[in-house]
Amino acid sequence: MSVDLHDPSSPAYKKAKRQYLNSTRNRKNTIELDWTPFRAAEKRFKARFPPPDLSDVLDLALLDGARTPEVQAGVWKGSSNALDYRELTLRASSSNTKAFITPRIPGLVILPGFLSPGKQRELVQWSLVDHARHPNETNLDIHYILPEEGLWNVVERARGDTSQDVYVQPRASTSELSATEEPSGPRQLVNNTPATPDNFSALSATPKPPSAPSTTVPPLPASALICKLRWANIGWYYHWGTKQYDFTKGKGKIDSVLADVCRDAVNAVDWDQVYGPDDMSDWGESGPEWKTWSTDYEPDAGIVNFYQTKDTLMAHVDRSEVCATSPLVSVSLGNAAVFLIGGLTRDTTPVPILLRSGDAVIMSGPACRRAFHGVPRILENTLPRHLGAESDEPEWVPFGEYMATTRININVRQVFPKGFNPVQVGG
Ligand SMILES: O=C(O)CCC(=O)C(=O)O
Ligand SMILES: [Fe+2]
Repeated sequence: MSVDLHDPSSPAYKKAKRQYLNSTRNRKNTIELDWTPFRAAEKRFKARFPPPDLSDVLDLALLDGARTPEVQAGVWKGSSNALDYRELTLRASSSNTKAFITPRIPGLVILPGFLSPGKQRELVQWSLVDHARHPNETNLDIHYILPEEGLWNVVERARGDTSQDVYVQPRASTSELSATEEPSGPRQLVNNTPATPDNFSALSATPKPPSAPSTTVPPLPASALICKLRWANIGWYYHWGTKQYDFTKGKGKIDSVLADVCRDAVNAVDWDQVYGPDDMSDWGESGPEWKTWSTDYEPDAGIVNFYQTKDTLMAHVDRSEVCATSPLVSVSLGNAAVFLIGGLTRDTTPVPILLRSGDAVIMSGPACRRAFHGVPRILENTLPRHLGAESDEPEWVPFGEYMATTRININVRQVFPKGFNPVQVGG
């Protein structure tokens, strides 16, 4: 379908154009004047018709000949010189990893193709089979009583035998009075106070009541509910209502498979080259922490995001972490996406970057960790072959089918700065 949408003579293009003209007939053109530069960029990449032009989107996969088939198989393509960037010399010279920085966003490091196809498969499987299940919280736990063995595992069992598909029941009975209902759609925007070591005790003490389960969601077969999986929590529990971590629930385990990927990414980078002598960043009291990241970086929280091709993630800043500077490692799997990253407000025009399966991004330092960013577009039909259902390995087929319309992002943070003891401060 998206192939046709790039061809103005195709029936699909003409149909999309008619639908677009109908739906925008009464729209005022003046709205655009109110948009911040970030909002304008989001609108541009979200547009279904005409499909957005990606010629100013940085697409570093184009520098790697080995990825040409992957790029050509999907119709979406950015440009390798859309932005001023510099390649770093890496510390771990054994791998074929490359890393790039751009003066536009100090502290941002892009590692295109950081994960091998095998590692990508392993992380997709880990996300669905091992991670998106009890005791890790998912978006579905708020409203549904999920099977103990994990939703994906029930769906997989029912594939060969539909009698094994179970109806998952809502948490609230439909007769209960509706409390505050969570609106549908992607993640909600809550304006939260940025966490700091000084306000840690006060933020920890704010009540974090559980979200009210919806009283209107119907029971659904596991096989239908799996399409509504949007996120699964990693490590320290995150309370979406207040956008703060809930330390009273203790620390969830962070799997070594994932922690190792994050440490490898952070350790591959020679941070001296990222924060050279010209670094103007305000590192606060703790000073230039990057000097010790290779030994003391410790991922302890995060989220696995599951995007279906029409999902978006609005501009936001991840500011719930007490440590506002340590590296946040973000890994992309499956369909590609346009990632936008700008500055400390939405008034900075963001830089668009095309993230493909296997790419890793590190957001680090005071400027980048507090920069607005978001994902306005998942680029449909960009699943690389090695993740597709046309696989020689029958065990991969269910994953390949799910991934056909999915992008997974694993987003890992370090909540506390080095030497900060939450128990002492909080207790
Ligand atoms: O999906 C992505 O690439 C970014 C996700 C993100 O920004 C987040 O989870 O906070
Ligand atoms: Fe984020």
